[in-house]
This record gives sequence, C-alpha cells and structure tokens, in this order.
Amino acid sequence: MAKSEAPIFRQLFESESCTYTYLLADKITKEAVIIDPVLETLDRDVKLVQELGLNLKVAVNTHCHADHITSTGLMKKKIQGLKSAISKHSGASADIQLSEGDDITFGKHRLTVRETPGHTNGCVTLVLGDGSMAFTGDALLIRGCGRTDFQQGSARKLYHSIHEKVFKLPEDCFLYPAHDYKGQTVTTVGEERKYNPRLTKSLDEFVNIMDNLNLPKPKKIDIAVPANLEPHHQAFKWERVFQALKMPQHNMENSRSQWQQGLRQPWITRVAEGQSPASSGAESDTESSSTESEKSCLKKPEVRSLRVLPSPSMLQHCITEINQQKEELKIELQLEIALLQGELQTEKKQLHRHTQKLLALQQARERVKHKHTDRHKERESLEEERHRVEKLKRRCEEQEKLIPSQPESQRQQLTLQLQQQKEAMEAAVRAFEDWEFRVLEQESGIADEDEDREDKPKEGESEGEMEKEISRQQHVVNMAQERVQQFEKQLKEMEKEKERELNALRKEKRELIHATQMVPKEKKPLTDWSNFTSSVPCMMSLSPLTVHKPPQEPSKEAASLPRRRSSHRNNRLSDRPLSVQGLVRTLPDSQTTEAYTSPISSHRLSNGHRPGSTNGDGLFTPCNSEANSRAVSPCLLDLVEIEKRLREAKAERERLLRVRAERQRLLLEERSQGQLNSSREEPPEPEPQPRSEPEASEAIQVFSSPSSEKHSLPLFLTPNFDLRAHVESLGHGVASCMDLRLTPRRCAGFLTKRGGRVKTWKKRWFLFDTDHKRLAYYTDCDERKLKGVMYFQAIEEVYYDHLRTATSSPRPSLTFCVKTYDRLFFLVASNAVSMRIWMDVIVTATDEHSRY
Ligand SMILES: N[C@@H](CCC(=O)N[C@@H](CSS)C(=O)NCC(=O)O)C(=O)O
Repeated sequence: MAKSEAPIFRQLFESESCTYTYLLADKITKEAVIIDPVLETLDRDVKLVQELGLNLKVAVNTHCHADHITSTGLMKKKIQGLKSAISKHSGASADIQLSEGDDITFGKHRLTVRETPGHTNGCVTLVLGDGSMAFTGDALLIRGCGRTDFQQGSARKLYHSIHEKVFKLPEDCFLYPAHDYKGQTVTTVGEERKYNPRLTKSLDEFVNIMDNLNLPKPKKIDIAVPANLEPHHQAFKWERVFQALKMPQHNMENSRSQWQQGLRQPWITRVAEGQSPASSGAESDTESSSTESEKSCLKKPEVRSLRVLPSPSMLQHCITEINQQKEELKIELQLEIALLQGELQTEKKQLHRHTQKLLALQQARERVKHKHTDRHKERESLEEERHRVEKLKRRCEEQEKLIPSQPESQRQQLTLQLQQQKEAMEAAVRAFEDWEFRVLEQESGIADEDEDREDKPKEGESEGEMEKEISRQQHVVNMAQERVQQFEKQLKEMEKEKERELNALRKEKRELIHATQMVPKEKKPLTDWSNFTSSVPCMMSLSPLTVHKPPQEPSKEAASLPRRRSSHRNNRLSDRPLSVQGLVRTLPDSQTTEAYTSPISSHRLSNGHRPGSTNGDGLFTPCNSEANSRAVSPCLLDLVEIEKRLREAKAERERLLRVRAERQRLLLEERSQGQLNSSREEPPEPEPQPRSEPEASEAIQVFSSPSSEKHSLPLFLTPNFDLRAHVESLGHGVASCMDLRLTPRRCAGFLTKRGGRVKTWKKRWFLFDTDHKRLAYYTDCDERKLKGVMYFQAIEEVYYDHLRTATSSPRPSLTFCVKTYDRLFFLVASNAVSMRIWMDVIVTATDEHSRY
C-alpha cells in the first residue's frame, strides 16, 4: 500500500501489563478502530482519539485477557456510538461477536478476522486488508507465543493456528503482538518463521515446550477474567473493581442501553451470515433473573443436569466439567472476595476519617477548656499587676504631697527619690499596658485562629452544643464500626461459602471418580447401569441449583424442588408449548423425533422425575426409573449439540410462553367483550380462532384446549381481577400491614433476595405488576434502577422454605421460594404477615392456586 494510502497507525503501551494497544484510522474519513485498549490507560487513549479528531467506531479485543482489564466497557461510556467487538468463541459479551472472515471496516480500510485459538478459545488475529500488517493478540508474541495453560488453552491448537493463519501471511507482513516483555515492538512473518524459538520446532516439541513453561499465573487473573467477560455490564461493580485495583474511579454515569443493543453495525461485514448478534436483552440482571440467559463463567453445564445413564466417557466429561466449574467458581468468588475486601478497605478508611474527626472534636473541646483556664490565669496575673502599678502610682502621689511639708534640707533629696519612684512607676505602667495590650491582642488573635478551625465551636455555640456535636460524631463512628464489622463478617462468610462450594464440587468429583472406578471392576455392560444410577441417584442429575450448594443441600433440594411440580408438570405436559416442540423443529431431518424428545422432555419438563416416561429408543432415562433404564453408546449423542439444542429450545420456549400469554390476554379481552355483548342480549361471539402465524401454532393449540385452560389459567388473568380484594378475601390484614403497598393491580414492598451467582442477600424493592405481568425488583422504592424481572409466565411455584434450603438466610423463618422454570429465588420478608401476603400475591401469577 502506498504511503498516502496507509491508515493512521499508533502503537501504545501500558507498562504494568506490558500490553500494546493499537489505534488505526482512515486518514480521510477519520473512522477508527482501537485494538486491545487497557483500563489503566483509558484516559490517555480517549484523549489521543480526541486530539487526532478520530471517530472511533469499534473497540476490539483480540481475546478475553487474563492479565489486565479491558477498557472497552468504559470507553463506550466515554465515546458515543462506539461498539465493542470480540470473538464469539471468547464467551465474553460485546456488541459485536466476531467470526472467521468478518471484516471490521474503517473508511476505506478493513481488518479481517482470522480465528487463531490456542492461547484461549476466542483468540483472533486481525489482518489489515492489504496484508501489510496483522495484530496477533496473544497468539504470536515476538520470538514467542501466548501461554496455553489456562482459559481453554491448547498448545496443539495454537501451533496449528499460527502455522496456518499467521505464517501463511506474506513474508514481509508486519506482526504486532498484544504484549512484549523485552521491549520489542514489531516483527515480521519472515522473521518469526525463521527465528521463533518455539514455532520453528515440530508440533510435539512445541507441545513439550509449552507444557513446561511453568509460568506464574498472571497477577490479576482473578479479577481480569470475570471483568473482561462482562466488560459493559451496567451493574458490573466497576467502583469496587477500581477499589480492588486501587485505581481512581472513572465516570460511570451513562445509560444501560448501549451495550445491550448488540446490533450488527454496517461497518462489520460477515462472511457467513446467520449468526446471532451479540448479547442483548430488554433487562439485565446481574443477580441473574430468570429472564437472563446465564452466560457468565458460572454457567452450569446443562449436560450435567440431564438425567442420563452415565457412561464412563460421560462421567469423565462430568469430571472435566466439574474441574472447569471449580476453576470458574473460584475465580468468581475470588473476585467477589477481592471486591468485598475493596469495600472493607473503603469502609475502614471512612471509619478512620470519622474517628479522626471525633478525635479532633474532642481535642478542640480540650483546647477550649485549656484556653479558658490559661486566659483566666493570665487575667488574674494582669489584675495583680494592675493593683501593683496603681499602688506605685498612689505611693508617688502621696510622696509628692508630703514633700512640701518636709524640712528644706531634705526636700531636694526627697524630690530626687520621688523622681526615681515616678520613673519606676511609669516603667511599670508602660510594661503593664504592653502586657494588657498583648493579652488583648492575643485573645483577639486566638479568636481569629479559631475562626479558621473547622472543629471550633460555632458563633454562640455553647459547650452543650459542642458536646452534642461530639456525641453525634461518636454515633457516626459507631455506625462506621458496625459497617466494617458487617463487611468483615460478610467476607468471612464469603470465604466459608467459597470453601463450602468448592468442597461440594470436590465431593461431587470424588463421587464421580469413584463411580468411574466402579465400572471396570463390576464389568457391567452399559445396559446394566440402572443399578448404578439408583445407587447414586444424584450424580447425573445435578440441576443447576444443586451445583452451587453446600454438600448437604442436594438432598434437600431434591426433596423440595420437584415436590409438587413434578407431578403437576406431568399433568401439564400437553398444556405448555414447551421445549419439545421447539426442539423437534430444529432437529436435523435424519434424527427421529422420538429419539430426541424423550430425553429432553424428561429433563426439561419433568425435571427428571417423570415416572413412567417413555424413553423412545432409550437414549436417556431418568436415573430413578429403573425399569426404563437403557444405555446407549455416548457416541450417538453429541452432548455439545444437545446442550446447544437445549439452549435453543429454552429460547423457543420463552418466546412461545410470551406468545401464549399474549394470546390469553387477547382471549380474555375478547371474552369480556363477549360477556358485555351477551349482556346486551347479542348472540355470543364464537371462540377466537388461532392466528395463522406458523410459529404460534403450538401455543394456540395449547391454550385453546378448554379443559387445560380451565384448570391452569392463572388467577390474575381472570376478568376484573382485583389483587387487593383477592388478598383481603383470603383473610389477610392488608390494612395493618405497613410493609406493603397493595392496590387492585399491584403489590410493592421490600424483600431481601439472595443473589443468583454470588449468594449474598440484598434488600430489593419488589413490584408485582399485573399490568405488565411481571414481578420486578429494583434497588429502591423509587423504581428507577431495575435489577431483574420474573415474568409471570416463567413463575412456576411459590412455597415456604420449610426445609431451610436457603443457607445463610438472614431470617430463615421468613424465607420463601419462588420457582421459575430455570431458577429458584429465595426471598425474605420483613414479617410473617407480609410474607404470607407476598406468597399469596405471587401465586396468583401461577396456575398453582387451582390445586388448592
Ligand atoms: N507476569 C504477567 C503475566 C505474563 C504472562 O503470563 N503473559 C501471557 C500473556 S498475558 S495472559 C503469556 O502468554 N506469556 C507467554 C510467555 O511466554 O511469557 C502478569 O502477572 O500479568
């Protein structure tokens, strides 16, 4: 490319992590792209963009970094219209998810994506359109390469990536890495092909080198990876991250919508279209509400929740997943611990400040006291001196009066003496006046000094007021002390929780290893695994809920969760447009419906407790259903594919549920319209016919079945439903319950909720809203900051936590559970009356009431 045609190019360096950030821009249009920007140098980079007058379009990360936090999330808040981009294989959220062959265009230039996994799964190399330069991220470093010992690293993959995707570029193509630890800045393909000490070796030698690097883990890995997975999450606790990293805070003010849009922009062109865009969603919830798909690093491998006959390879698969999950859990909890430590530090600093202020006030009080006594003493001495001077004056006067009456011979002598006495007296007077002046000056000077003191008693402030101020400050100090203690306690609990959860995973792993060892010993054919499954009933049936529970919990959960729902669901299999339909539609033609619907429906719809469910060809059976147990070679089942289909089915189910609710609403409206009409003695309207959209057909079939509808229609959908009247009719003393605001359409009040990922308890303002058909929760009663929602369609049941499954609940006796189809919420009311009301309110959103 001719010089004039080359883009603007800057190589920037962040010295703590030795990271290179690159800025490229079109000289004419000023459209620009930034590669791998770092949090620590955010201000510098934004300033440069501004100074160069660039229109920064895309901030791209070559992968999810482990050694530093990307600044893309915060940069988006500072530069309007900026979109973030990262490989779709990275697991991280971004506006644009990149795939092989995608082009990021800026002006007449473009960067083409080459997937170069190996350091991580989601590593890409970005090649400038004319092949003159490439940005290799951590795949290829100068005379080195990225390590492969974490984040799904694979030496083999890396070797192939570099040989096939980087070394095939032109010899003179400049290569710009994401790091250099020796002060080098650039290399070329030719140089690296010749001199790279690792990549000039054979594959096996390379793998051996990589396996023996023994590098220490990056220092910030525990904070960086979770932060980089969700770099623009509005609720990401940046302040706490800054505290943890001891960095100044950046301005966090901005709307939440930017990162959620996730729309493909015109300057990104995709080679293979049809990919889903980046993460999007109407409402996000860091506490992972049922509306948010769990894409965090704590995502539970769904395959583990399948009730399948375990084969050794599947057990091995589970063990691998447990290992991975353990790592991820550790990272997440360590991050939370680091953040808590940051908060604790801040609180301690606050406490220190408040204590200092209290001390200053107390010292001021002492000073005032001392000053009063000193001044008093000095005044006394001054008065004594005044008396002495006056005495001298009087003596002189008396002497002067006496002289004329003295004999002539003595008068001269006496006059001389008087003269001397007068001089002494005058000197004493002057000295006294000076002293008095000094004292007065000093007093006024003290007053001036006091004026400047923050802690001085205010004008006219009495000692009593000062005492009050001190006791107020003492109270502030006590409160701060309490907060510090609370944080310390929370931190301890978090440490314990981490231990507990890791122990649970360890135990699970031990059991799986034990189970794996049992197989060859017993020499049982796979078809006989029914005995094994019944002896270890929970091993392959770990629901996402059980995974993160302390060891004793799975059994509790098993006792409480499927309870009513399992049988209930059986009855309702036909009345919900559930995943089966969605799944079948997406199956390849070659796979039979039966083979797929059985296992997945038994997992999804009946939580594995579906007695007597047919297993089709016996691919999967519930582990407690001995009679139905059949094994099949796991090679028939591509678990990853099943996971993918489950996710698709889940999305489909959500969509259909929404369609169903909308239909039900329309139906009801039409019904009430019909009733109105019939009351006017008009002929009854015919039952509304389903619309013709194909995607809604299942939903229509379901809810138009008169019998199922009659029994399963949630109460809030009944015509003229009055929530308050309903609750009152159940005998609750609504009027005397001051914790709730209950109207005919809404119920609102504070509840304490357990977090989804990190199990901390937080007070939230809950709003049960029949108009919007959702139970939403906000940070506060001003309902401005939405934290999450449970759509009514998703709510399955509400029950008291009588088994005390919510460990560490602040009030176990006031804890109840709301079960949505994919999550269990633990909520704590402030008193028993409001808890009962809340439960009765929420249950109106479900079809549960029909069973009571
Ligand atoms: N000391 C640094 C981390 C250094 C490190 O591990 N670098 C990575 C790239 S960043 S994850 C790497 O792949 N190095 C390869 C090598 O051969 O050095 C820190 O603590 O952050």
